[in-house]
Amino acid sequence: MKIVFVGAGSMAEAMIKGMKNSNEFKHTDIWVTNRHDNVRLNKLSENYGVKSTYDFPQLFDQADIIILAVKPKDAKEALTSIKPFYNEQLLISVLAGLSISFIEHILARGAIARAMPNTSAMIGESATGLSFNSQLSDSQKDVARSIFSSIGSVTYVEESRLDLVTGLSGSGPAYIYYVVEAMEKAAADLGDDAMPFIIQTLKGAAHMLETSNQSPENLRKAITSEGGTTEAGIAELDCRQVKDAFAACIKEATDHSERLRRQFEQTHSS
Ligand SMILES: NC(=O)C1=CN([C@@H]2O[C@H](COP(=O)(O)OP(=O)(O)OC[C@H]3O[C@@H](n4cnc5c(N)ncnc54)[C@H](O)[C@@H]3O)[C@@H](O)[C@H]2O)C=CC1
Ligand SMILES: O=C(O)[C@@H]1CCC=N1
Repeated sequence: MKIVFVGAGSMAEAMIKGMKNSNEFKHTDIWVTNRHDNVRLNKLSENYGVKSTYDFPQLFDQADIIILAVKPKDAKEALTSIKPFYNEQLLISVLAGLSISFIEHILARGAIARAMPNTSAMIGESATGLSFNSQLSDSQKDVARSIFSSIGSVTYVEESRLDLVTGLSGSGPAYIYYVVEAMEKAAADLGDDAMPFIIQTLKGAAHMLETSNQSPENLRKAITSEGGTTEAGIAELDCRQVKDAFAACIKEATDHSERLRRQFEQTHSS
């Protein structure tokens, strides 16, 4: 099955690495192109054994799946360059803020899926939201699911929910890294010893959330002794309205995904 990535940046690399490591896809079936950075393409070929070219007839010849992984600002140009070679095969876009209807508008036909993965795809731990238009066959839906299940979890969502998935889990790893940066800074006195404590604490908490059948609230309460250290620490978070800050963060990222789509569609509607 020939899979072509149009766009060879962070997200394409995370997916390629995850797909290769899953052993569900042959690296020799994966092709990749970008705008004009041959050094980058050679590096991806060396690291993951994928094929690369700027020769579009060769790139799209017998392609079963096209994965669009460019920045939204480059989407119209990329889709326009794909169009002459597009043969109604499955096209999967991973772009934030680019609707299926816009892609349909440019390509005028075809089976279009939209996915919102995250960069933890690189280690097979993405949380991906996936939507389809009405043109996908059952086998195309299965193959789209299998691409994203090879790089983590995949959940079908209505396209209208993808802005929220983008604000929650597409951007989500960055929020966690932000919290880790803050924890590391706060524990600077531990020097190089701080990070192993933080990483194992995150891993343990994530594993407890996944396996314990307990709500996060109950898990938190189980740590919080009356008059104890956790109570004292959480009181500082409450006092600084950290829960409200997270709610605002996710709402703003979600709203921004929607804004990007509207701006994009206004700019490129002709
Ligand atoms: N980085 C992330 O954490 C996530 C990114 N995304 C989405 O993935 C998309 C790509 O993001 P990144 O990989 O971070 O961007 P990036 O900037 O690292 O890579 C973009 C790639 O597109 C290529 N490109 C630009 N114009 C092109 C054209 N006309 N034809 C072919 N290739 C072209 C560039 O050369 C580059 O290889 C974005 O739309 C973003 O919304 C989705 C989920 C998470
Ligand atoms: O920041 C962004 O726009 C992209 C989409 C989700 C993660 N990164």
